[in-house]
Parts: sequence; C-alpha cells; structure tokens
Amino acid sequence: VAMAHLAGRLAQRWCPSSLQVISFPVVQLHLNRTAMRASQKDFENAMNQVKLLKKDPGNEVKLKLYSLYKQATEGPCNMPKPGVFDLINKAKWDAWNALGNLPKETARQNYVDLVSSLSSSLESSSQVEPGTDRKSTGYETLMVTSEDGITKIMLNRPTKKNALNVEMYHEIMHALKAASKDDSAITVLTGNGDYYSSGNDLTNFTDIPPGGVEEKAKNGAILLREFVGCFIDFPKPLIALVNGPAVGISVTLLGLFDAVYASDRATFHTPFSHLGQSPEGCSSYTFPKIMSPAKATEMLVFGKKLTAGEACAQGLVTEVFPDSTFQKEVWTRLKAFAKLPPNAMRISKEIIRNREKEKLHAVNAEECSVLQGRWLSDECMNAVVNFLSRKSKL
Ligand SMILES: CCCC/C=C/CC(=O)SCCNC(=O)CCNC(=O)[C@H](O)C(C)(C)COP(=O)(O)OP(=O)(O)OC[C@H]1O[C@@H](n2cnc3c(N)ncnc32)[C@H](O)[C@@H]1OP(=O)(O)O
Repeated sequence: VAMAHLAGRLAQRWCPSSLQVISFPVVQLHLNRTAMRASQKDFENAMNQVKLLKKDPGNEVKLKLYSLYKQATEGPCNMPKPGVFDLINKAKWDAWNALGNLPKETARQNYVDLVSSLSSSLESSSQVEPGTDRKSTGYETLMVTSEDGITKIMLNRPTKKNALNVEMYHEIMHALKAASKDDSAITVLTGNGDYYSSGNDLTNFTDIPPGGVEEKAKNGAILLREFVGCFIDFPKPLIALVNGPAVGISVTLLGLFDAVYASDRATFHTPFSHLGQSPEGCSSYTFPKIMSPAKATEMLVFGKKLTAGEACAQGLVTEVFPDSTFQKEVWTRLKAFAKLPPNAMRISKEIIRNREKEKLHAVNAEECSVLQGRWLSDECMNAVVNFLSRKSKL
C-alpha cells in the first residue's frame, strides 16, 4: 500500500520532475461480494430456479438445499428427531440440525449462492457440447467454469499479467466459497494468457481513503488476512496449474495448495525485499518446511527467482510438464482425480490440513500485521513509485 499522496510526497521530495510522469490511477473499489446479502427477492428467484434445473443435482446437494431453505425460513432446527428407521426424514433432520445457529440471512445467502452455482453448472449442461467448459457469469476479473467434477477458477486480466487488483481478491474469495459448496470434487486455480500472475496489483496502493495512508494499510491487511484465510480453510483438494511466470502472492499461496502442476515456462519469484515488503500467504511458515530454511531464505529474503525445475526439486511444485503438452496432460490427470469419491478426498484433506490450521491462521495474522507496517515504509513506497513511474520492473 504505497499511497498516492505519500508516494507523491516522496517523489516530490526526491524527484520533483517525476510527478509529471506518475499518474496514479484510482482503483475502483467494487462491491465486496462476500459482504453482499441476498434479498428476499433473490431468495424467491433462487427457489424458482431450483424448479427449473434440468438435471437432478443429487441427494447430497438436495439435502443441502433443503437444510438451507429451512434455516433461512424457520431458523434453527425445531423438529423432533425422527426415528432411526425413518431414513429420509432423519437425513433431512440431520442436515438441518447440522446448521446449528447459522443466522437466517446467511442461510438465505448460502442458498442463493448454491442455486446460482448449480444453475451455472447444471442448466448449461444441456446447452453446450460435451467437453466444452460451462462458464459462470458475473465475474469481472475471473473466468469460473465447472466441468467433469472440476471447478476451474481462471485469473482473467491477461493484459495486466493477471495482477491481483482489489476486485480480483474479492472475486477469488467469492469463487472459492462457491466452489467449496458446489458439486465439484476438486478445484483448480490457473491464469489466462502468458502469465500465471504478476502478484499484487501495484496500483492497489494508490487509492487513499479519507482516513489516509494508515487506514489504507490497515484495510489492506484486513483484506489480505481474509483472502489468505480462504485458502487455509478451503475444504476440497485445491490444485494450482501454473501456466507461466508467477510473482509475489501468487507464489507464496502455492504452499497452501494440495498439488501444484507447472509448465516448464513457469518461474517463481518473490522479490519482497526488492519491494520493501515481507512474506505473506503463510510462506514464512510453509516455505521453510517445504524446502528448508536456507532455500526459503534465498527466495523470500533475497528474492531468488526459481525455474519450474528448481521449484519442483525444492518441493514447491509437484510436477513439471513441457509447455506444449501441459494443458493436455494435466487435464487428463485432473479428470481422473475428479472421479475419485469426493467425500473421501475431502476427509483426507481435512485430516492433513486440520493439524496445521490453527498454526496457519496465526502465521497469517502475524504476516499481515508485519506487512501493514512495511506498506508504510519509505522502502516500499519507493519501490511502488518506481514501478508506477516505469522506472523499474522485476
Ligand atoms: C492487499 C494484499 C497485498 C498482498 C501483497 C502481495 C505482495 C506481492 O504480490 S509482491 C509482487 C508485486 N508484483 C510486482 O512487483 C510485479 C510488477 N510487474 C513487473 O515487474 C512486470 O510487469 C512483469 C515482470 C511482471 C512483466 O513485465 P513485462 O515487460 O513482460 O510486461 P509489462 O509491460 O510490465 O506488463 C504488462 C502490463 O501489466 C501491468 N502489470 C504487470 N504486473 C503488474 C502489477 N503487479 N501491478 C500492476 N500492473 C502490473 C503493467 O503495468 C503493464 O500495464 P500497461 O500495459 O498498462 O502498461
């Protein structure tokens, strides 16, 4: 968060003429989808949409819909528990009861989200050729599709090398939450175009709220903590397809994925010191564990850029594929994974992740708090000003 007026002051202090060449685009703060609440009308529309689904979504999803509907309309489960032999009503009761004290509004929102993810994946199944991706609409910065039991979240700002702007952070969180509830077995994150992602969009640092730079840094830390938290808590197998170079937060997050497949064109670069910043995405904890403390230091402190082969040798990448066959090979493999029993995969992931979850959340909180301070430093502001004034690139 190098903030416009402070950055401007810095530029003026050290290089008055540079003010003419730096124009600070104002980042449009888009509506936080996660903060959106479904209205009664949205809820009613969703109920109508369910009736129009052309394909049976399966018992598990139907139970989820039932329980969310009951919670949204009546609140916590208020029925006597059916007998053990009343299997259907018992399953319904269990599903509703499992929602505990979930607020009615949240249940309503979850119902609307679930129906929307079903509509985009099931409704279109009758409209598209087999094998063609089904696209869910409504995202500005992502392409989200569901096919063959796989939800694919594709970063879609190729002209900006898939840099993560504020809207993209919110949309990824939204897409992950929807994917965690949809009927896919696994979820994939990848990039559109020649880059996987160039990391945090450095223009995020330029839109200063009335509270000034401190407030900007504080808001950035809150956003980052919530964003990384979604990866820590994601319940299904989450796989990264690193189609090209990856920078900054797009690299650090890889330590929270369950598998990372990379094209041999990919590179892995975390130039935090160059940018006056410090590690995030829980990498201060995951990287030393994955690759040894010294190798992690080379990346996170000295900003050493790794090739895909090096990242694989160090355990950050699971497997590397020639770029020419990357898509074909990984998708064949992913489709086979997606046929495995989804509940078994979820439970196996849970048992691996649960052991680390508390620690990861604590690390995330600490990293965000340290970064909040870094964003206010001259070192960080200089780096951002230099990039925005096109004086430096990585
Ligand atoms: C709130 C949470 C904060 C979490 C913090 C996370 C920390 C990080 O992620 S640190 C990493 C930050 N990323 C960078 O420093 C990368 C900066 N970009 C570059 O150095 C270069 O663009 C590149 C090496 C990635 C690519 O160079 P190349 O010559 O191939 O392409 P360009 O012409 O530079 O880029 C095309 C286009 O894209 C814009 N762009 C690329 N990356 C970013 C970025 N990170 N932020 C903003 N904009 C970016 C670049 O400005 C070009 O835009 P124009 O065509 O409009 O000039």
